Amino acid sequence: MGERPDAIGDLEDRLAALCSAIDPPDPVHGRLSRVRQRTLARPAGSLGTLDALVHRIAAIRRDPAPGPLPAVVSVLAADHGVAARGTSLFHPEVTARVLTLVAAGRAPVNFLAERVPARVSYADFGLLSSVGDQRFRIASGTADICLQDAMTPDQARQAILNGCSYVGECLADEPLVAVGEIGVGNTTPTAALASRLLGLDPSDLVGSGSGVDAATVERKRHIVRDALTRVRAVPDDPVRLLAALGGFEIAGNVGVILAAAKRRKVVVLDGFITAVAALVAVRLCPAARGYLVAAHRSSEPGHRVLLAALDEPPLLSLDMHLGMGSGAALALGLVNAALAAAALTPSARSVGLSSPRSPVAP
Ligand SMILES: Cc1cc2ncn([C@H]3O[C@H](COP(=O)(O)O)[C@@H](O)[C@H]3O)c2cc1C
Ligand SMILES: O=C(O)c1cccnc1
Repeated sequence: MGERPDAIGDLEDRLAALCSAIDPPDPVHGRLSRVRQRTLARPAGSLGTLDALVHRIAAIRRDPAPGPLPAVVSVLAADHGVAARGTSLFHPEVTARVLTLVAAGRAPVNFLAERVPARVSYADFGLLSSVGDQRFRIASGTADICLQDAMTPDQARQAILNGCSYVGECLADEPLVAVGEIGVGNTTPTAALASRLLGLDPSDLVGSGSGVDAATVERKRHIVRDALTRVRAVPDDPVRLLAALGGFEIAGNVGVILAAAKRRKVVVLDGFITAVAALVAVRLCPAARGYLVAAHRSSEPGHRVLLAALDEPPLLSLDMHLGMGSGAALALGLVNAALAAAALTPSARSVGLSSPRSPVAP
């Protein structure tokens, strides 16, 4: 059933209610998964990092052997005022065109998801020219973060709550959710927001994004510094900073992450832009952290920094920098393969394997 957080209370109360409804994953089920694995017809832990992931998912799902999970790739889209400064390889109107391609099932993410298989869901959270369903849209792009706040704090809260409604209305059926985004220019606000949230120099967080040249990267650094100078007096509050420096798809993904955690879904993060949404979500609700899985480390330098801050090692490192949920879509296959091997491998006893030899004393 859909959640309509706009039905009761004010925005702040509704956001607080969402956060307080999130419980951390249950470690008992993680331990049960570990114990169960020792009985299987393979050495315990032999799938390495994937086995550790399986135990985490057992704790998330409150199920010692969840098996492969129905999966969906979500792509939220919005435009960014700062992109008018030429910070991206493409013009802002390209965002809507790329989302239209996703809607038509012909974008790279659709083909990656098809192989998993996973369904693809998408929503316009604030494009300059609207695409498809308008239920979750906040406005026609954000303001230029060098000149003014990207959005008001209430718009940021509304975008988070719309992300929550979107989970209820469009992602309710799948327990495995890949979180993606499209927004021409969005690596610039992401670098600014990450820099301010982590108290780090922006130089290490600005990269070539969609593939801009070295001169444009240098210009992006100046733009991020200007934006950070402008917001000096904004307090260290995640929602205020999200409003000052973020984007509608970033705020929407904060809501997607929180609502997915509330529903005990596995949240597979894509790249740099979804990682900053995860950092905001965790600052708002530390219990949400246990639901996050980092699909990959993109080639954007700030992504490494954000993953370290989230303490979430990536499953893959393929120098990808495509965004639109593509890295997360790719990782879903890996996650479900690991869950299948964990749940479906027979027990050692049932196939006549003796228990492992005790280690031989040296
Ligand atoms: C055609 C096109 C399709 C994309 N799909 C995802 N991104 C990725 O690149 C954008 C961020 O990089 P920047 O800050 O340099 O614009 C986001 O839309 C992201 O999802 C794309 C970028 C482009 C140009
Ligand atoms: O890290 C990402 O997801 C990324 C990097 C570059 C461009 N778009 C997205």
